[in-house]
Amino acid sequence: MIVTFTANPSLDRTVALPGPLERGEVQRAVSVRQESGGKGVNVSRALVASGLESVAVLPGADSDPVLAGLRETGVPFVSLPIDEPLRTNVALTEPGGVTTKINEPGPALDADQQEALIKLLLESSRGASWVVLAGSLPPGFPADFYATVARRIRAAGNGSAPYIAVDSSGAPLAAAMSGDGAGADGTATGSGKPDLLKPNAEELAELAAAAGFASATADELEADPVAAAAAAAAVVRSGVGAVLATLGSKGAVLVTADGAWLATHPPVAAVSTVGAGDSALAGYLLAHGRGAAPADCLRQAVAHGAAAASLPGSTVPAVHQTTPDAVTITALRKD
Ligand SMILES: Nc1ncnc2c1ncn2[C@@H]1O[C@H](COP(=O)(O)OP(=O)(O)O)[C@@H](O)[C@H]1O
Ligand SMILES: O=P(O)(O)OC[C@H]1O[C@](O)(COP(=O)(O)O)[C@@H](O)[C@@H]1O
Repeated sequence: MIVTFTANPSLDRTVALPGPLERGEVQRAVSVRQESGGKGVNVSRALVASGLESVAVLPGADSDPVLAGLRETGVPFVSLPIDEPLRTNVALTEPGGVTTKINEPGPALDADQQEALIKLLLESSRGASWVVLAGSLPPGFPADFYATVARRIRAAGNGSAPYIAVDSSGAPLAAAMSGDGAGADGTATGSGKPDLLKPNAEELAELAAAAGFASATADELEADPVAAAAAAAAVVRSGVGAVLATLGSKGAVLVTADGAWLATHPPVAAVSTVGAGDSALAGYLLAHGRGAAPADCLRQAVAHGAAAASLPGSTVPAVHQTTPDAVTITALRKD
């Protein structure tokens, strides 16, 4: 069973535009879709769509539309009731798939609510194979929240803790990489370093800089998978188990302690890239759960990502909608 944790879920509204986005002008939408979202929520949605067992842990009032959406689509969840409504994130898609996302900060949660969420996650993740800590942190959260949660999951697991994956951005992502967070008793014991990080090109550039790797821009990393693998290798050398770096239409690289690989998919007609990264992570976990070798986990990640990009809104694909056989894998040097 794979447990996902989304501290800052969202109602994703995807507005399809008839042409390129025109700043400062009035444009009429062609269509609007609304889905329950947030990074961990999307990973759970994608896993459940393929028949896997997953539970999403998140805050939210019982009547919140995000929870209602999960109920409607049959995605199991455990929620911490809060008074404030969850946020709404808007994505504007242009013909051709160019996607502009506007993400709200989300409702602030105080220290008691943060602790209650951690307790809910610890209870829910007993016996899980993976715990996915994903997305931005709402206002009021310390940047080292994910590192703290990772330490506490491992402390509660008594040596048989689940693997931990993190997909975030900015300060929470950098702190997750360093693994420095408080343990259950407030002291920094045990490792908070994740088994898997899933940055996109921008996040990889931030991580590589924080790991002391020669600076590279997101565009440079996206255009050059060898440079992306070298940057990801610097992150792995810092003690992270593996890095799955997604590079938009250029595919993704996976770097572990044992090797580095690039996966590419033939071009797809992109419709909306919202949820493509989350679907890629779900594809990786799905293959990992089947006991696939690292390169084949990467293959399924890119197959899932490409399928998600070709679907509208934040629709996540089921495995039968993906084309892993179309993915090309190339072994890379990682140093
Ligand atoms: N325009 C696109 N065409 C084809 N595949 C895409 C496109 N955008 C994203 N993908 C797929 O989705 C994955 C994740 O996309 P990416 O943009 O890197 O992540 P994120 O959504 O986290 O920013 C990529 O590795 C790729 O497989
Ligand atoms: O928590 P953040 O970083 O604001 O991101 C949340 C947004 O990202 C998504 O999870 C989509 O993420 P990806 O496009 O990276 O897969 C949306 O569902 C959600 O609106």
